[in-house]
Amino acid sequence: MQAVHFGAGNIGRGFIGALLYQAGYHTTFVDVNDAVIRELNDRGQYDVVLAAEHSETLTVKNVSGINSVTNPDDVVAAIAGADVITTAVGPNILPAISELIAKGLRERLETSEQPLNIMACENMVGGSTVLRENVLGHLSESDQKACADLFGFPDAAVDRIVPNQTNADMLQVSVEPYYEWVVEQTAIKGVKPSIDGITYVDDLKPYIERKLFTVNTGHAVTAYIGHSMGYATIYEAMQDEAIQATIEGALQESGEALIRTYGFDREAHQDYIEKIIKRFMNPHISDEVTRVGRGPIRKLGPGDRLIRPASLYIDLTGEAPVYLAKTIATALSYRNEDDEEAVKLQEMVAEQGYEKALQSISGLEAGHPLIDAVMNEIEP
Ligand SMILES: NC(=O)C1=CN([C@@H]2O[C@H](COP(=O)(O)OP(=O)(O)OC[C@H]3O[C@@H](n4cnc5c(N)ncnc54)[C@H](O)[C@@H]3O)[C@@H](O)[C@H]2O)C=CC1
Ligand SMILES: O=P(O)(O)OC[C@H]1O[C@](O)(CO)[C@@H](O)[C@@H]1O
Repeated sequence: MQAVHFGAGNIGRGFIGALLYQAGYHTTFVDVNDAVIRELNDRGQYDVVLAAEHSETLTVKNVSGINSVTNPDDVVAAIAGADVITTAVGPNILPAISELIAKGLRERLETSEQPLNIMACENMVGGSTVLRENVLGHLSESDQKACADLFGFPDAAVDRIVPNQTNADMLQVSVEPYYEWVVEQTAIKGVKPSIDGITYVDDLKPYIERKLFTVNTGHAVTAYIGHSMGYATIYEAMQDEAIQATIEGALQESGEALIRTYGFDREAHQDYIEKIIKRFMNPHISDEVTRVGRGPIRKLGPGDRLIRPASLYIDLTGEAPVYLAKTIATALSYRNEDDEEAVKLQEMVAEQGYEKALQSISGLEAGHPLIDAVMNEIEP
């Protein structure tokens, strides 16, 4: 069985690639990083190390790579013959890979009648749906119709902390032992890919929002508040009791919004929160706050981990969140010269002021109670 995976980075190699191998697939990684692609082709395998007290190593075999910049035709051929396609490139990159995927699917229409599923494994709500819209935009009306019949784009939620890392072996990747991969089965075309570790569900929304507004919200709190207090890693920031209290407070607020929206059991949700906080404290992982805080404009977007739970909290309780507002205020001041979005954010703040910058990034209208709560944190 053949898998084509876009993005041979941390999640690509450390999570999706590992599960595809264990499910019996040969995985062709597609990436723009030539050094990684060469190494994958030279060695045909790499190691995934579990970051735990008793660490274990899984050697992922049956892998190869294609550089999509220098060999786009090979990517098209690989898609034409694939049994499943996955991506982990980052939400902002999905539009950039959509044209090549469209070409591959068009080629496939000429040579096969086999259904195919394309799963975007990104930290966002509706990632595969966004990819699908972008792919269809590159196809003629008749190809769009044929593609809609044969090709599924089931949305997915993926959860595994894989920090940035520099290892002597450039392909080796160290990952936390925990993982969760949930896929919306109602959008599958043909037979569901049989991959141990995937949980198929009918409605993904509660799963992706629970994950994004707990794991990623809590991580964003740690990253932005931790960075503002001078901590370099999530582990260091998590030792600070004031930060722990802010995370706990923010996750109670997002938890309230989630419980009231989806009817999650209160006790079970509290257990989920506690498990996640323990994961952030894993001493075997060194995760930079700048990785977790990367892309602050995306992270302050309307549907993302800070604005959406905070505005849901207001809608459902009638009160303004305290801890989420504090985190949004801190995120607005996030400075990192190596992060394009952080630079752009500070330019926006300098030109428009905090309030207008927040409005335009978050999509909240002027006078929204969340804007007031955040501004109250910035200028009490
Ligand atoms: N690292 C983590 O702990 C987690 C990450 N995610 C999500 O997974 C996705 C990937 O994240 P990471 O693996 O951490 O990032 P990463 O930066 O390690 O990997 C992204 C890979 O995509 C490649 N890429 C960039 N442009 C490309 C293009 N046009 N075509 C093909 N490949 C391209 C990069 O060269 C890189 O190898 C993101 O959406 C992230 O939110 C989700 C859960 C956990
Ligand atoms: O990958 P993003 O969306 O930039 O955000 C980083 C977040 O994603 C994760 O990598 C995995 O869920 C977390 O470690 C962190 O909360």
